[in-house]
Amino acid sequence: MFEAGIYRKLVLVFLAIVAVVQVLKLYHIFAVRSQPPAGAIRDLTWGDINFLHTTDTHGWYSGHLNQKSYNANWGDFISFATRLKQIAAANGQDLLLVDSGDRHDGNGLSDITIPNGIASTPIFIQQDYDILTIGNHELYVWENSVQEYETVVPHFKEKYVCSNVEFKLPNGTFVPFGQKYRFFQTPNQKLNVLTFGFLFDFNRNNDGTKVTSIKDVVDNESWFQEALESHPPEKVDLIVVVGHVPISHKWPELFYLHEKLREKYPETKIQYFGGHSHIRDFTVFDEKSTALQSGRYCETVGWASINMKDDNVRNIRERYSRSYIDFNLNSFLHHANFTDNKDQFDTEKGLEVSTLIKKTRKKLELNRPLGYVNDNYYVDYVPVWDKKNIFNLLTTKILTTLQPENSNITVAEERIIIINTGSIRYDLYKGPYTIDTQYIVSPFENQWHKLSLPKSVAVKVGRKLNENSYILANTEQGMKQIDNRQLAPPHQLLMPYEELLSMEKRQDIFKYPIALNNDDKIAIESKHRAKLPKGYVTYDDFGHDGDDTPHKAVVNYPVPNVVESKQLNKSTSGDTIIDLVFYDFITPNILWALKELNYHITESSEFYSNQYLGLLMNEYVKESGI
Ligand SMILES: Nc1ccn([C@@H]2O[C@H](COP(=O)(O)O)[C@@H](O)[C@H]2O)c(=O)n1
Ligand SMILES: [Zn+2]
Ligand SMILES: [Zn+2]
Repeated sequence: MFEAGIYRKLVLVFLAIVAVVQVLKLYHIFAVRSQPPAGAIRDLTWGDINFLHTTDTHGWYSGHLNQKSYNANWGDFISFATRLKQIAAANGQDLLLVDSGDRHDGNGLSDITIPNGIASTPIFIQQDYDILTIGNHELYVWENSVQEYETVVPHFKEKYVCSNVEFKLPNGTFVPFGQKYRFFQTPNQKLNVLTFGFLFDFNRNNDGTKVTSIKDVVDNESWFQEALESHPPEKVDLIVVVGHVPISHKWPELFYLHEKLREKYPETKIQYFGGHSHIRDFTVFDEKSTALQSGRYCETVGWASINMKDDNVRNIRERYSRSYIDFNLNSFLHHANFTDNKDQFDTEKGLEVSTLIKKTRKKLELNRPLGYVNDNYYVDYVPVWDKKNIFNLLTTKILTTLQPENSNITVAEERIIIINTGSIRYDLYKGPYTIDTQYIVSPFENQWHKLSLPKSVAVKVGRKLNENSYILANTEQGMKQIDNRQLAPPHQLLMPYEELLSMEKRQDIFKYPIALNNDDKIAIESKHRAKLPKGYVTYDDFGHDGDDTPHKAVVNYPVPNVVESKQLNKSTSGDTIIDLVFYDFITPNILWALKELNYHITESSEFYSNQYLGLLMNEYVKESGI
């Protein structure tokens, strides 16, 4: 009896141990599985000279609060850059930080203040940039240009390089933002770098600023010729062009500049940095020149490196490298070699800036909920007609709530409201809707205008505007459609590098599918097995191994230039006069479309309402949730 009791107890203890071991095993398996797969992050390739590049940050300095892949904030980025500069110095290499502009419009932190940027600019300038330039979002509104001229330029001094945009002083003279060009030596290797900064041919700038096209500068401005003359090739190791210009092969501006630079510098290495079209991209200009574009909204830190030595024995892939670093702490720790001592990663300044961000967000009450979003609404992960598409939500539910505010106009029974899709900047995610959300989705405080038009004409305007691959030359709208490599399925883009070097053949990448080789198939299959996070899978001139974190590709559906909310009565005739309502920002496009449709308007558009999209969304979410 006694013995049997002990025996039973021993069995029970044994079973308990087995159970605990099993639980621990399961826990271990779970823990391991919930980590990114081992070796998931692709290492950076260092060269003699290395660059970290940002562009189109649009005020996202708090990081993406509800997206793990982009969870680092500006303070983390400052620590990261400092750690990489330390690595560079220790190895006798150089690391330069570059920014390509567009620092406003897209986030509560930058846009809730009047003027916008007052709270976010002091945060942005804490990063120790070596070269930076201006974007179009620093030029829409006069107050933003003043801020750039009076705060950002004096802070960075000669590091602010701007070759084709000028600021009007009170006495009427135009002066450059910063310097038109800069010649300097890198800190560690004393390499001689000649730098220019260019904005694309932008014409919606405020009257207190002037933009000269790249072509005009290169062809006609004497300072540019003099800059080249006074820096002969033998005295220049590297030319760096920081641009708020897309680097795509289909965007001619930088290629025009490149042709002119090559006339004077046939052998010099030239590195371009681009922006504006919000994509990850890397372009080979020629054997000794490449361009990097680093996405948008603090989702990406771009990396480029160049080997300056042994020039004749290296091919271009050995000379240049590029990476797109996901803007998250995991990636930063990995590349800075701090994964095993995370608690030592932050620098004092990095921590200070993180604290400043927290305090600023609190002061601005950016986290205060206004309502609740019950589902995700996407810009392009689903087609525009899908009920989870944000344009569908806006055109069917939110734009219908727009009320005219001008009592001096006649309001028709029927109307079409047109919005430029570029005015919607980001997905709307399930969860609390805060004032931050408003600026993230639609930051622009544009006015609504209206034209009275026969219905038969009004219904054709949207279609006309969408006929073009991008809205015509009189705005800068719609660049994203120009470069669709980011959207291409994997099988379209593998091509031996030699073939990429010929411009004619380069076009083939986009025209003809190319068979995957076995290694790629295996890589893609194993990615699927590993349940990778969804995100960017970038196809560029070097292939598709640039993203530091392998992602499961998301499908991006085409987005038209404009979408419409049609509030029409089927039984009225085409001659019925209706209201065509649109953002004043796209007035030139509307007028262009009407001209194309051979409709001559006799009156100019009238003010309709100040209730811009952000306000309409706020009201809607407060009333009923989305
Ligand atoms: N008042 C405004 C200003 C701009 N937009 C939209 O933004 C686009 C430009 O943004 P980037 O970041 O690409 O420079 C522009 O094409 C417009 O679509 C707007 O809607 N209202
Ligand atoms: Zn931008
Ligand atoms: Zn831009």
